[in-house]
Amino acid sequence: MNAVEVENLTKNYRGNPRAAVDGISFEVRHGEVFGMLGPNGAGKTTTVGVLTTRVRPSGGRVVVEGVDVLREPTRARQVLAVVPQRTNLDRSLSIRQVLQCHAAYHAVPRAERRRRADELLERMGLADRAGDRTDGLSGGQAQRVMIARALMHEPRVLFLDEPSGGLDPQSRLFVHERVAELRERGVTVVLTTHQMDEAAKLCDRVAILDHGKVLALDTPGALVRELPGSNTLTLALDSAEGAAAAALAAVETVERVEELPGGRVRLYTSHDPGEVLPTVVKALAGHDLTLAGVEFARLGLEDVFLRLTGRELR
Ligand SMILES: Nc1ncnc2c1ncn2[C@@H]1O[C@H](COP(=O)(O)OP(=O)(O)OP(=O)(O)O)[C@@H](O)[C@H]1O
Repeated sequence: MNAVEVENLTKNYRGNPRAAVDGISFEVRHGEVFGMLGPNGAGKTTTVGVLTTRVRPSGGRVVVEGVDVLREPTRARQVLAVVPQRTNLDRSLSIRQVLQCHAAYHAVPRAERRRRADELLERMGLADRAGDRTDGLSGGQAQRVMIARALMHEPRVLFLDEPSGGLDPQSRLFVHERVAELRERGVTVVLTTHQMDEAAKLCDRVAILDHGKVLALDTPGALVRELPGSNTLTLALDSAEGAAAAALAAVETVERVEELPGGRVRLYTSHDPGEVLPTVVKALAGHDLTLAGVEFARLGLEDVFLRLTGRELR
């Protein structure tokens, strides 16, 4: 059994002829950090909404920790938790009260509520603010309170919607460390994000969604490796000469040549760039230019994302 199983999930909103989610299937394994990436309107929020009992699907089946979410939403809410993108804390309560009320709702006994609140306040760097009301918190602090609240009933799957949207680098790093810690503790984490570096850093596997469909699903490394020409060599040439680009394009191991400003040329290759370089140097011989520098790089998840979903604004 997986932590999350989604089978042929479909959602059509009334008045919207296009399916928000169009028959998707995927699994999230126990204990992994799973990322859902996609442009605005791709269907991520709707999918997470169904998984967390907040959106009624038009068709399909979703199971979280063995619980059929549509048939047993109350049981499902015991095994999962959601941290929304926007703050939804009760402004009249203190931080400690927020945590304890949430645990009381989930029928956690009183002494255990107190113990868990103390532990989570400490872990989330909120111990000295426990008595403060939530209406005066910064975005980063509110986010930490929402994560602590979500963990009060010890969910086995945690859904994080844009966990570091709008946070400063320190808060972002803090959230990343807590996600890594949850993974160590065996909690399954499903996160949606627009930040490719975050996904590449935190996620064991990612699904890239667009127009309600899963376009790709794999580890970030594998997705990048599958991209044709995923290694680049950027050559600094001391004089720009179109003929050089033509000569370089003829090199068998070079898949694409891109001319950049300032006499630089970028070569894309699926081969080891160290092996490609001697052939490149050879191809340049006979042209009236010298190679002033070479930079090796590897394409990233963002390149995979743009290749799959296009460059147009949504
Ligand atoms: N309540 C609703 N009524 C009608 N259409 C909706 C509703 N909610 C979402 N949609 C539509 O469903 C599609 C998927 O939206 P969804 O919010 O799931 O995408 P998303 O990937 O989460 O986008 P974002 O990154 O902007 O949060 C979009 O075309 C959106 O306009």
